[in-house]
Amino acid sequence: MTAKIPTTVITGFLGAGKTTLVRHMLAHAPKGKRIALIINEFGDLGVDKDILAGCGDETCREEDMVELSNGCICCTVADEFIPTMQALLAREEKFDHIVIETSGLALPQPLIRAFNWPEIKAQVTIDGVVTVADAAALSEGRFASDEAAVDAQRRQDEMLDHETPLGELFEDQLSAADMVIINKTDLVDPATLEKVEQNIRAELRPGVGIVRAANGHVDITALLGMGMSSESDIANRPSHHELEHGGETHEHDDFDSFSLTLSTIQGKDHLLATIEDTIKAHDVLRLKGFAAVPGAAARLAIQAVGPRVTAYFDRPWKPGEARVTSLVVIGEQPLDRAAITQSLQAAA
Ligand SMILES: Nc1nc2c(ncn2[C@@H]2O[C@H](COP(=O)(O)OP(=O)(O)OP(=O)(O)O)[C@@H](O)[C@H]2O)c(=O)[nH]1
Repeated sequence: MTAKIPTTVITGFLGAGKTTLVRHMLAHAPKGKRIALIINEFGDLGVDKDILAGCGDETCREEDMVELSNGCICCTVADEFIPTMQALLAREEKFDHIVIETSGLALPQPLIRAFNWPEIKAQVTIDGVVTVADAAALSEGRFASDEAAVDAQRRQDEMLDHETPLGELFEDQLSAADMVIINKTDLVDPATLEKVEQNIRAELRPGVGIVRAANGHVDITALLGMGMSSESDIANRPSHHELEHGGETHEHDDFDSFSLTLSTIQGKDHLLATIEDTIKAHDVLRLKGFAAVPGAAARLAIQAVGPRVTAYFDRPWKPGEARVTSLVVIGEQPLDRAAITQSLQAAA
């Protein structure tokens, strides 16, 4: 019997730094190791795959990246994930490792369970589930699960009378973890970081490792080769949503996403200011995409996590490529698509 292919599942909330971590992993993977990458995005634009394919590293081979953008991986396990895995496994050239980046909205448990399907179990095992947490967001009280933090949040927000679905989702991602990476440590001071770590620790199964990182810079040898066989241990990784829905497929009722394209924009600064205003006015959780800045030979990659908007030119436009601005917007339901679209169109 041939050895099973180890698979690392990367989960973590919207904008926590999963793609950044994957990019670091690919850049630092041992030479000659062939890694397949399955990327699941919420929204239909393929931004993460594009960012990774634009990285220029030898390990970021476009043909080894598979994108699952038809909804969330945990809801499309049977229709999409299993066939995708089967197609990967049937390839002539064999992979040494598989990395799956789930969408920030995915519940990890159904995906982990899928590794017990006979077709998959025979050939693949989960090496480890890695959950990326955003130290900055957590320190601001978003998705904190301890009572004091929820109480503090309640006092600030009169509309909040129960734990938000986002908090539960985050707890599910923590309860599934074999390792947690507390990312964005550059954005918080040491005392705050300590508190964030304590809060996270309270949600974890005993023995789960915590690693602090900035920009996903972690020792790759600690990440690959954990040997956890997480699929054999699913009972110890409870999920709020699965418990509430009696194990039935959960619907992503709580979130919404859409994309829009602008054929022209006035300029970079104006666009970024427009995005910032739109996010603040409409409670957008996450916005990402690429912009065609007038006169620029490269496309502008845009990333917004909550109110923080960043942008950088990631690669030159390709000959014949449509130079348009395409953005994906993600937020809690109900997302006022018309108003958000109108607001972003002010950049045109
Ligand atoms: N300051 C700081 N920014 C970071 C760090 N890690 C990632 N970022 C930035 O945070 C933004 C989101 O990072 P991504 O890696 O795209 O996050 P993600 O988890 O893949 O996001 P989704 O795909 O939307 O779920 C980007 O602008 C990153 O450059 C970090 O450690 N520090």
